[in-house]
Amino acid sequence: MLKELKKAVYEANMELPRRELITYTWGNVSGIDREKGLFVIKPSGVDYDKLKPEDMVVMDLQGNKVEGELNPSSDTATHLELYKAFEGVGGIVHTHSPMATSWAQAGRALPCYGTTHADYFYGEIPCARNLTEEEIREGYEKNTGKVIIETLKGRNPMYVPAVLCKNHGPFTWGTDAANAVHNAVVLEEIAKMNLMTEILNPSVVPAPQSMQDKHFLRKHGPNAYYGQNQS
Ligand SMILES: O=C(CO)[C@@H](O)[C@H](O)COP(=O)(O)O
Repeated sequence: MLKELKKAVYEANMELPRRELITYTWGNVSGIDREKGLFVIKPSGVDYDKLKPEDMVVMDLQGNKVEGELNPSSDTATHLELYKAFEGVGGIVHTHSPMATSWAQAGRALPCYGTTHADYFYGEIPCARNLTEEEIREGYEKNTGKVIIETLKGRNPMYVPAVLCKNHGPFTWGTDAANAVHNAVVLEEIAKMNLMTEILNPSVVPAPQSMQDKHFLRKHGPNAYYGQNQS
C-alpha cells in the first residue's frame, strides 16, 4: 500500500541527517495521500542509518495504524492535527535543528530581517505558547498541533509554513514531504542568520514590507512569476 509515498517519505526523512538538521532520532517527516485519506510517517525511535522505505508506517485520519510493523513517530498526533486543519499541506517535518530549537527554547519568534526569509515565509515565523498542564495531561502531541493551529489563526499556513514550539522545536510543512524538508532547511538557515544579524546590530528592524511583499509574492503569490515561469 502507498509504495511510492513510502519511498518519498523515506527519502525526505533521510534528507534530515544529510542536511544536519537532526542528531540521532530527533525528528520525523510524514506525507499524505488525501485522496486515500491516509498518511505515511517515520517509525518512532529508529536510527536513520537503519531506516528502510518499508519501515514507514501508514496511518488513517482517525489516528489508526493501517499498515506497518513498527510504532509510528511519537509526534504522529501532531502531524494528524495539522493535516486535518491545513488543507493545502502535503508533508510535515519536525526536527530539533539546533538554531531553530534555540529560538524556540528562548520563546522568540523569527522576524523577517531579509529577502532570504521573505522568499519562503510571509512575515515573522511565530513561536507558539507552552501547553497548559491540563493540555499536557490530556494529550501532549495532539495539543501541540492545536497550539500550532491557534498560533497561525488568521494567517495562511501555506504562506507561513513553519511554527516554533516553545521549549520544544520547529514544525514545518509544505506541498509534499520533500518541500516540507526544504522549508525546514531554510528555517534553520534563517535562524542562524537572524542570530548573527542581532549580534551585529542589536537595533535591527524587520525588512521593509514592500520588500517582503515583492520577494514572497513573486514566488508564492496568486500571480507568481519567479524563475522560469515568467510570461
Ligand atoms: O520531539 C521529540 C522529542 O522531544 C521527538 O521528535 C523525537 O525526538 C523523535 O521522536 P520519534 O519520531 O522517533 O518518535
